[in-house]
Amino acid sequence: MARGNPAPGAASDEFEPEKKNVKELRLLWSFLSPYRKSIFVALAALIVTASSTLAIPKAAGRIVDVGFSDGNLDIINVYFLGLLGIVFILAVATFIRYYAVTWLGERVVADIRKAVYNRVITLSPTFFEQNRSGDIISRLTTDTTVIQTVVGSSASVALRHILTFLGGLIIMAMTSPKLLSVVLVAVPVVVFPIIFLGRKVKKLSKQSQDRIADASATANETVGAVQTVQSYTREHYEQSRFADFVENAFGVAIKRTRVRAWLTALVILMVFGAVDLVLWVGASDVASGRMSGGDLTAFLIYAVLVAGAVGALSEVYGELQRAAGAASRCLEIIATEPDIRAPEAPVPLPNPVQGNIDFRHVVFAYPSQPDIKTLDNFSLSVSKGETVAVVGPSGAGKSTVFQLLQRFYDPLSGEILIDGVPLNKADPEDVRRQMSVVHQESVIFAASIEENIRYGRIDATEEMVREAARAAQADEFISRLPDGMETWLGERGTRLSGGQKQRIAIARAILRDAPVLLLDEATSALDAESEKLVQAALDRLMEGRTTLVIAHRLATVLQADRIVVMDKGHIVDIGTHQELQQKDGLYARLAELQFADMRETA
Ligand SMILES: Nc1ncnc2c1ncn2[C@@H]1O[C@H](COP(=O)(O)OP(=O)(O)OP(=O)(O)O)[C@@H](O)[C@H]1O
Repeated sequence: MARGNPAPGAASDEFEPEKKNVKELRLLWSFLSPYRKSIFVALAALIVTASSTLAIPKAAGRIVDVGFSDGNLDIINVYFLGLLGIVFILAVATFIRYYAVTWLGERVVADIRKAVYNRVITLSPTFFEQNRSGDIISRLTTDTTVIQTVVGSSASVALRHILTFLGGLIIMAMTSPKLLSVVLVAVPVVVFPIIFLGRKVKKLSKQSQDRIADASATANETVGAVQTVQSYTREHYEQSRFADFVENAFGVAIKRTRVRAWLTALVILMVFGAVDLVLWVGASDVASGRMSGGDLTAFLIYAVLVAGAVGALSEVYGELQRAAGAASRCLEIIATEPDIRAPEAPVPLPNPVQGNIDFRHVVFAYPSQPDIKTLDNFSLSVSKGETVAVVGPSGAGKSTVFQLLQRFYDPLSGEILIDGVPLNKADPEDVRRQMSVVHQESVIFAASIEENIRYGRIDATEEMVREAARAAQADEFISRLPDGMETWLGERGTRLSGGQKQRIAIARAILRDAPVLLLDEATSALDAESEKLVQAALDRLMEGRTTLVIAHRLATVLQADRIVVMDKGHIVDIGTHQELQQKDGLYARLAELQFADMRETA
């Protein structure tokens, strides 16, 4: 099958977070809103911590003015005890705030991960042609982690600093309006560069995430096909390709870091410069008796708190923006509707389904190549229980017929019916439930043999799984494995031979027990013994089912009730092996080439 190969970062570049800001917030809110109680607890704790923090300088100022000047030990004791009380409240509230906020972050991200995965797993093949799997996975991992940081910490840090900032300003105004006016002149000077550089950080963060996604997508692909890479001795090529991606990511990350470093340095310079100015003016006021030493002390601590809050806000601002980008990437997946959906009122398939299949004048082009008609006026009726072998040169459209029958795509025109019900009127799940598919490359999951077979039918009893393995001629080799059915198969079943994998896949299809069987015969040659076992397993699988088989073996075409010969999306001939062989057309030529075992058997 042809695969799209989008340019690096292409998939995610389409979605500019700037334009989706409002939606992004809505997305997060829809995930936060079920946890209103926790939000309330976190907010309450946050307000308590901010107020206690703000009370400390005031108390310190009072100690300076009252305690020191009178030299009264009792007053000192009361104030310090009071201070201890405030610190205690601060500690308890901080505990609650930290716990509640982190819990929220973890909870929301768990929910977002599930929502993204739940959507991804239902999307149509077109989506996966347009988005690389590495990019999709990075939304599940990297992007959700960024969101977690924000919900589970940055947002509360930001809120805490905003409260400190506002509360601090109010108390400062009450303490010394003159000194505050000095501070206020400094604020815009501090804030504008923050906003400007903050925007730049956001843009670079998005780019940086995309570049990392490029690198991991490449690694994902090549590690998955490491043997092919090594067979073609392309290690150096892949190394340098990967290095390019990584260096690219590094370059963008460093650019981002540079801007952030500027941002932080600028904030420090502005804020502490302003504090210095305030101290200067304040010290003159105390010296001339216009202000008490305690008030200046308190004011200064507030100024430091407010300055710290502004500085921290600028740090967090970048993070919030990064999360906005991440949220939009997650939202984008959650909002993607599968191309293939059940109609509002799906027509139920008969119960039980007989397995009559009808292709009527089907015209189809893949969405990525709308001008090329992969199937052109394709008509074929297959009756219940019939075995039809489909043969044709590579690219004739054989696999496409299977794709359409499982309704992974809809035809441009014409229709496909199962037991008289048009596929697009039925629920795709209902349609697919009637089919067992055995792929050319057996799909083996990193799980036990038992679980791999059970994938065909999750609720099967142990006995049913064993029976399916027996019917698929797999029981013997399984019993020879050290852990039998419980044997753990590595990723992609690398521990099994080709024939063994095929028999596991066949056992899975047998267990599924669907009325329609779609079989894409493996082209890879097996040794005679395995071939015999696989054939016996297939015979058992085809029994009593409507079978469409993309045939690569002579035994299969000989057994088929009819052979459909396809070329360039058309049916060019239909008949039995003998009939077609005599015509000396495309089939005879194909048979000569494809069925290597022909001369020996026929
Ligand atoms: N997802 C896709 N997007 C775009 N074009 C595709 C896609 N899958 C297949 N095609 C194209 O459609 C045509 C038919 O492909 P199909 O896989 O059905 O052929 P086939 O007869 O099964 O070939 P083979 O025996 O090599 O598997 C080919 O030209 C192929 O390049």
